[in-house]
Order: sequence, then C-alpha cells, then structure tokens
Amino acid sequence: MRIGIVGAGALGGAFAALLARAGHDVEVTARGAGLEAIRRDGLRLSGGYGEAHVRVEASDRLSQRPDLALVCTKAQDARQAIADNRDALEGTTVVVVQNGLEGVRVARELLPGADCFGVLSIIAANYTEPGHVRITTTAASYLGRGAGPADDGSRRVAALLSEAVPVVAVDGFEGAQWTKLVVNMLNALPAITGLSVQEVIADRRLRRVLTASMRETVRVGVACGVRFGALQGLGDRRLRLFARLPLALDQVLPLVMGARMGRVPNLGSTLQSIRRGQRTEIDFLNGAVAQRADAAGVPAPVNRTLTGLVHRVEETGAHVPVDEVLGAVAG
Ligand SMILES: NC(=O)C1=CN([C@@H]2O[C@H](COP(=O)(O)OP(=O)(O)OC[C@H]3O[C@@H](n4cnc5c(N)ncnc54)[C@H](OP(=O)(O)O)[C@@H]3O)[C@@H](O)[C@H]2O)C=CC1
Ligand SMILES: CC(C)(CO)C(=O)C(=O)O
Repeated sequence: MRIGIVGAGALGGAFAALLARAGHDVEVTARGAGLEAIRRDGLRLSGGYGEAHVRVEASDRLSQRPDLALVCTKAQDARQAIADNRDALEGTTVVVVQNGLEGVRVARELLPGADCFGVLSIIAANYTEPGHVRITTTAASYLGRGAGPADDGSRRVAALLSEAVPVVAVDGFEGAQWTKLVVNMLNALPAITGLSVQEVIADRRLRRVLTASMRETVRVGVACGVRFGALQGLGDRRLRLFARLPLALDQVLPLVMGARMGRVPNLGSTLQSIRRGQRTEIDFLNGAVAQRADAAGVPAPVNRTLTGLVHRVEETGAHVPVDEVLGAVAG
C-alpha cells in the first residue's frame, strides 16, 4: 500500500520506518536538515521496536495521493501542513497522529472529501538527530473518530497499521482525547525544568504539581460535560475518582505512568521542541485546559501558570529552577 507521512519528526519518522519495514511503499515530507538526512542516509529507528534502517521517498510535499496518509506534525503546525499537502490528502484516508483536542476536527474542516481519523499515541519517540528516532517506550496507540463506538472504518485502518505497530480502534474517541490530555500533563514540567519525564515524576515536589495539573484537567473536563474515554487503563470512573481523592493519594497515578515508561529517559515531545529551539504545542495542551476552563467558568490556575512558564522558556531559552516553578504554582 502507498502511505504518505506528513511530518517525519519523532512519531512520523517512527511510523514511516515501521510501515516501510512492514513492506509498505512510504513517502514522507520533511524539511531542512531532516529532509537532507533522510534523502542522504535514509530513516533510522532504534530502541523499543528494534532497529530499522529504511530508504523512503522524501520531499517537502507529498508528490502524489497515497492510499493512506498520516499527518504527524505538532498541533500548531497541522493547519499549514494539511493546506500545503491538500492536493495529495483530499479524497484519501487521513489519520492525524496528534495530541490535544483539535486534530481530527481541523483535518475534516480542511479536507471535506477525506475520510479522517485520529490517533492517540502513548509511544515515546525521541528525535535524537535528523533522520534518527529512538523509541524509549512502546505501547499500543488508539485510533478512532467521533464520540460513539468504534466504527468499521476505524477497525479497518487500525488493523492495517497494526501490521507495523500495535494500534487499537477505540470507542468514544473524543472522550479518549481528553484522557490523553490528562496524560499529557506529563509534558509541561520537563519543558519548563529541562528534566526528563521520569525525573519530574521522581521529584516529590514536582510530582505534586503534576498531579494537581492532572486533577485540574479532569475537573475542567467534567465541567465541560466530557465523558473520559478508555485509554491505557484510565477511563471515566477512575479519572473522576482521581479528581476527588486527597492530593497525597493521587500521586500514585503519575508513579504508575512513570513505571510504565521504563528507565530510558523520555524528554516528552514538548521538551524536544524546546531543545530544537521551536515553538511548542503547549497552547493545545495545558493552554487548552485553561481556555476550556474559562469557557466553563471554572478555575484552572495550575494549567494557566504552567502554560505561561513554557512560553517563558520558549522566549528566553532558559529553563526555570524547580523552586521558582513551585513558587509560581503556589501563587
Ligand atoms: N514524540 C512523542 O513521543 C509523542 C508525540 N505525540 C504527539 O504527536 C505529534 C507529533 O509529535 P512529534 O513527532 O514529537 O513532533 P516533531 O516535532 O518531532 O515532528 C513534527 C514534524 O512535523 C514537521 N512540520 C512542522 N510544520 C510542518 C509543516 N507546516 N509542513 C510539513 N511538516 C511540518 C516538523 O518539521 P520541522 O522539524 O522542520 O519543523 C517535524 O518533522 C504531536 O501532537 C505530539 O504531541 C504523541 C505521543 C508521543
Ligand atoms: C505520553 C507522552 C508523554 C510520551 O512521550 C506524550 O504524549 C508526549 O511526549 O507528547
């Protein structure tokens, strides 16, 4: 099958290498040093899914309409990337691999003739150098669309991708996006402090802030009428309970997440953007929680503060000392 990947960064590069290894005919888009490296040396994958070194077609735009396309940019770049590749994407099956709440909606808006799905990935992929991705955590990814049960289209595309990497069709995809948003509270503190996700979880004080941001996200979701979808053992009942328990007990959740992530340091996708000197997608993560909180008339001081601190790091290039982070969150 011909598969087009828009944005061969960490996850896009991983999916491209795994799909090419499974025998598909893969074309990727990349830019700058990434494009140069892929053209010259191919795409290299290491870590959790084993070694792969594949040659794939690469250019700054997809050259033709694929049977299946994966859009793997950060949320803030998706609109531009889809518009730039509209000729190739319109009318085909498009899977948006993205954190946040907006991915599938944006693709459907820009590509009314395409069959659009979303993927929520728990894989941790670190873009170590141009053309090279290291998988530090393997996990099933979740594919779906809409709020209802997984449809036949979702099951078909999930089965196809699963030839290369485990992907399950999920019921209540929109609710699952919120559950993933809770998980993505793991991203801000590494971006702010420069520590890995595991180091943040291991620090009792930062873990408290992380837990508070997760509980706040659940409360905002509840205020917005969200029913949290099932994702990696988390679901509506468990998350609602999590938001009500005393903060001290709740820290078990990030500890479990950290244990699942394993020992190889995971920077998280937001700190990786910072390290590359790029803007982050924080406005679509903690920033989206603060924005939804405003609309629902509930407070979200922790998410608002963390969003502001990530923007500060984007602007100054300097990470924030832990004590200062604690002071800012305490208000
Ligand atoms: N990395 C991870 O472990 C995980 C990531 N995710 C999510 O997956 C999504 C992708 O993340 P990740 O792979 O880390 O991101 P990366 O930043 O590593 O990759 C994104 C790629 O998109 C490219 N890109 C940016 N703008 C455009 C554009 N206008 N047109 C074409 N290509 C463009 C980037 O190129 P350039 O570098 O030149 O800007 C880059 O190659 C995000 O939503 C992230 O939150 C989810 C789970 C885990
Ligand atoms: C789950 C996690 C934290 C994996 O790295 C992620 O989604 C991200 O980095 O964006």
